[in-house]
Parts: sequence; C-alpha cells; structure tokens
Amino acid sequence: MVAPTDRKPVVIVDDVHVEYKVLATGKRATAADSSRKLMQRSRRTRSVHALKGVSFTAYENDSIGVIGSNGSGKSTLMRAISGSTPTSQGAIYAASRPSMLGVGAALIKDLSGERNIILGGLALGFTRREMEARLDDIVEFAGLREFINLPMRTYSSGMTARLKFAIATVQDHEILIVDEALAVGDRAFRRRSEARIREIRDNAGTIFLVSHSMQSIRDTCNRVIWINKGTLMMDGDPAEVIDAYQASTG
Ligand SMILES: Nc1ncnc2c1ncn2[C@@H]1O[C@H](COP(=O)(O)OP(=O)(O)OP(=O)(O)O)[C@@H](O)[C@H]1O
Repeated sequence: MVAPTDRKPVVIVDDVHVEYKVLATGKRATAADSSRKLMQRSRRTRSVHALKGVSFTAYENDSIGVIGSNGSGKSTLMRAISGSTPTSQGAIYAASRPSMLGVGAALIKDLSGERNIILGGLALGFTRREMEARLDDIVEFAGLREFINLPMRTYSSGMTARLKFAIATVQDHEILIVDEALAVGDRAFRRRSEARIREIRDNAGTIFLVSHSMQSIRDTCNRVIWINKGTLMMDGDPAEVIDAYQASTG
C-alpha cells in the first residue's frame, strides 16, 4: 500500500466543532426568527455540541467508511464537509466541491421513473440529450426496467432509493459522500452499488460512506473512521476499527 504521505490530500478536516442551537420548545432557530425574538428566547435555547474537535485528512483514492452509533455525529460531519452545515470552530479544506449523493429534491413523484431520470440529470448539469444517451444504463443499473414508465409514487422506498443512486452516480465525482443510501436496496442492488462506488474511487475519486452495515463498509472501504459522541475515536484499517467499534457496543 502507498504511504498516505505520497498521496494527494483531498479533504482536510481541522479541529472541527459543530454546535446546533435548538430552541427549548424543540423548534430549530431559523433565519426568519428576529434577533430580538431569539434574545428573548435565548434563556430557553439549548445547544447540542454535535462535533467536538474532529481532525483527519482524506487522500485521493481513499474510500472512507464512517461508523458510529446513532446520534454520534456522522451525518453532521458529512454535512459539514459538503458545506451545508457551518462549523462553529475549526475549518475544512477541500480540493474540489464535495457532493452529497442525492438528487431527491429534484424528483417529482407523479412523473414516471424515466422522466425523473432526465429531470435528475438536468439537476446535475447534464443536457437532455446527454441523459437520453445514458437512460438505458441507468434503468439497467437501477433494475427498474418493468417499472420505468410508471409514476415514481408507485415505487417502494427501496426502488426509489435505487433510482436516486443510479441517477446520482451517473457522473464521476471527485469527492462523493454517500450517507446510508445502500441500506435500503436489496442484496443484488447493494452489490452493484458497491461496485460502482469502487469504480468511482478507482477513477481517482474520494468517497465517504456512512453506513450501519459493516459488510458494505468492509467491501468498499480502505479506511474507517469511528465517530463517538462527537469525537474521532479511531481512524485506520477497516478490520481493526470495525472490531474495536463492535467490541465497544457489545
Ligand atoms: N439540525 C439539527 N438541529 C439540532 N440538533 C441536531 C441537528 N442535526 C443533528 N442534531 C443532533 O446532533 C447530534 C448528532 O447527530 P447526527 O445526525 O450527526 O448523528 P448520526 O451519527 O448521523 O446518527 P444516525 O446514525 O442516527 O444517523 C445528535 O445529538 C442530534 O440530535
């Protein structure tokens, strides 16, 4: 294996903290809340310190599994890396813009799978013609040939997730974040998507895979980080980190 120092650093996470401010009513503070209103309520504001000084460097061709129990901060870390959640302390440096796997927001349930593939592709910046050329491959990958002309609302949650994964991975990503997308597919689809993840990684991509499936992590990742209560417990070889995590959870 190549020593990490010989490879190009792609994402540097430097002492990152994320604190969420939560109103004691249970509502999140939004931009629409005036500052005076928030001040009045400040005594009733609670803060959740979701990440407490996480640091690591991801390199080109790394496929990093992110594991940890529920609420440990995995998704928060991924959102911080993608830039959608601000850090309250520390910094993240990325060689190019990390993309979170997901075209969910662009899709319309009443349209057919086929129409949604075109739509999802447009949202990713492809032209209609480019998507038409890729249509067959995407349908094949998603394994939805018989259903592709039916409205998406008739799909099961697993079928919808497969379609989204197939659309989103049509392009190669330099830095791709996959948060639990594999958990919903069946076994055959999981195998195909894991192979696709390896392919993206081999094309000089860097992948973060958040999953509770240790099998998916073992099959696709060359490195694992374990997040526990907002801190980085361990970072290293998948088998070693997974063993330590599993030993801790009993
Ligand atoms: N938008 C938010 N506002 C307030 N608190 C949040 C928000 N998102 C997450 N949290 C809190 O931050 C902590 C970390 O949550 P996060 O979703 O990052 O954990 P996770 O490791 O991804 O969990 P899971 O495995 O259950 O998906 C939790 O205590 C959670 O309640």
